[in-house]
Amino acid sequence: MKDKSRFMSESPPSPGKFKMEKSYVHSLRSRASLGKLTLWSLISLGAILLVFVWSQSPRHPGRLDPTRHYLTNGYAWGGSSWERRVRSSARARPGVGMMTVLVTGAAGFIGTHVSSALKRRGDGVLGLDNFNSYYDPSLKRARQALLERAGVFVVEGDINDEALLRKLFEVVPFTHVMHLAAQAGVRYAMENPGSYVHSNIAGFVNLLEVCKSVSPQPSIVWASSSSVYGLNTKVPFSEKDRTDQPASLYAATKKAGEEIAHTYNHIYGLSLTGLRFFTVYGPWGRPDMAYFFFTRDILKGKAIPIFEAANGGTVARDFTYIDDIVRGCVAALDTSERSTGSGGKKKGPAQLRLFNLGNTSPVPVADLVGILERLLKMKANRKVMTIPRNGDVQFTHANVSLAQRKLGYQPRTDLQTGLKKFVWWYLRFYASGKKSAG
Ligand SMILES: O=C(O)[C@H]1O[C@H](OP(=O)(O)OP(=O)(O)OC[C@H]2O[C@@H](n3ccc(=O)[nH]c3=O)[C@H](O)[C@@H]2O)[C@H](O)[C@@H](O)[C@H]1O
Repeated sequence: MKDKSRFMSESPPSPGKFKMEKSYVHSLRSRASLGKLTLWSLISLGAILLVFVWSQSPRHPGRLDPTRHYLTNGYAWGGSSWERRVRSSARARPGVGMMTVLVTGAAGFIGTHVSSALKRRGDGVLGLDNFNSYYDPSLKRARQALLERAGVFVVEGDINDEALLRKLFEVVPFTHVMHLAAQAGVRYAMENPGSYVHSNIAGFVNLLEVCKSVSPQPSIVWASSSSVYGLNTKVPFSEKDRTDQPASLYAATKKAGEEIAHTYNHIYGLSLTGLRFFTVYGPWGRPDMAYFFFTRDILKGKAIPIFEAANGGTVARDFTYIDDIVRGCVAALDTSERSTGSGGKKKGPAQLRLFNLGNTSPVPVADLVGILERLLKMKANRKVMTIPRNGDVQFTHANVSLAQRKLGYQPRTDLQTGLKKFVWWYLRFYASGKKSAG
């Protein structure tokens, strides 16, 4: 039995040996060609799959869906399933939600927090963001994922894309726009001035053009900045103080935004509320801001440049915690009155407001570093230097009494408490080692 089985499996019997060998060789050949055939089939199947996946990609210009728009930078929007997502995200929870809000800059720091807060309480929210690479877009993608889990769809597109904005208003009659998309950062304005004009002026005007022409017109709340106080030395800064001495192009574009808002309110009856944010910080923050990259660099043992005024004076900021800012934004939306125009024509006077949203207690930058050292349990490698001529101002300090009266705004978080929450988030977010803070 043993021999027979060996024979059957390994060598042909001696009688009829030739015949047996031929069929054995034949069987080997057919096995080989079957193998080749399988291999080629797999290769062909793989190629077909690749072509299919590529053709379905939004970046593939030849995809045959005439209702979708393909832009050179790779965005795609439109089509029935896209519209369904837009509608569903913007639907307020029945019986609870009051507003249908388009949040521009939704994958940004403040945009993410405001979008989540609105969605949580039942309002309909649709995000819009161009995911530009001013800072690490993977952080924006992580915020987008957070929003997706909360039920907020973030449309990928630019506020300068008029056709997209019109489409969004055609699909959803937004009652409110929370306009937070902007080119942020004071110092970067010297490197890339055009990006500030593009987003903060051209983009804002494009948005207002669309808002003024739709019916019903939405009410708009938008992000101005503490930087509009510029070289103003009267403290604390009040909304009544002069704002005609911007120290940076960033500040100048935000100030221009305030004047542009006035014009659209005056001519078209758009309800507009500008919020002057004071150095907002917290979890999911912006890596270009000092508290964020100081944390990263303290952990890396890198030098921390701490600015001081030319006369050795203290440089300080009215650092404001994100949760306080979110409450201010939501209150601004809740108290905003309806726009009065329709079809591009004003029907009566409309609301026009400006508010400081700050913390009301400035902290020297050196003290910020001290708090971070304690929280991180590491000494910073401090390099004190004279503030470069890069648009930074020496001091900010908000008077928030107007926001207190009209919005019920009351900042609750001191810098120590807020930074503790930021550091906790930072260490967890970057803990895996897979993500890098740059
Ligand atoms: O309120 C605003 O409207 C703006 O706030 C924020 O600007 P700033 O207040 O300038 O914040 P941020 O850069 O974090 O510098 C903080 C402090 O660190 C000092 N600073 C900065 C860098 C450095 O290397 N060293 C240093 O001492 C620096 O001199 C400053 O005193 C937003 O970025 C901006 O988009 C806008 O929203």
